[in-house]
Amino acid sequence: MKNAPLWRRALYASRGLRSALRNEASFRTEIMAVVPGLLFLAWLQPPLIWWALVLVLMALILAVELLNSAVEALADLLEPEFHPLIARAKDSGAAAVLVLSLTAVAIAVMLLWRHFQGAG
Ligand SMILES: Nc1ncnc2c1ncn2[C@@H]1O[C@H](COP(=O)(O)OP(=O)(O)OP(=O)(O)O)[C@@H](O)[C@H]1O
Repeated sequence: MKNAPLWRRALYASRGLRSALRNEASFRTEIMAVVPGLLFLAWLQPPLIWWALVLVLMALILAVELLNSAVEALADLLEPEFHPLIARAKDSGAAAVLVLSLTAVAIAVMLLWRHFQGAG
């Protein structure tokens, strides 16, 4: 339904989250990676700006994974057989998640570096 009330749109969104948790192994893995990520931050106790940076990055990874799942679902509906353009679409979605994940690793290394250097 177009322009549904806020509560109904929130319902649709929560359905999207439940569907991703049920059907997408990558999304479940990323959700599980959030817990050690937050424990890592709690251990390092960095300034607030680092918390904000890591939280934004975590949210970005999850959001891009959800969009990637949407692209995959549409691609599967459009062309269940092998097609090079579907391969390109799905590979590009996966690459978007990879770029963010590599950035998360780089930020974790920078945080550790800062911790052992004892500087902000
Ligand atoms: N219909 C298709 N045509 C061509 N290549 C495809 C097709 N379906 C899948 N592929 C290839 O297989 C790869 C994995 O596709 P799949 O749909 O299994 O994604 P996935 O493993 O669920 O990805 P993610 O882990 O990001 O959710 C794609 O990146 C693509 O290279």
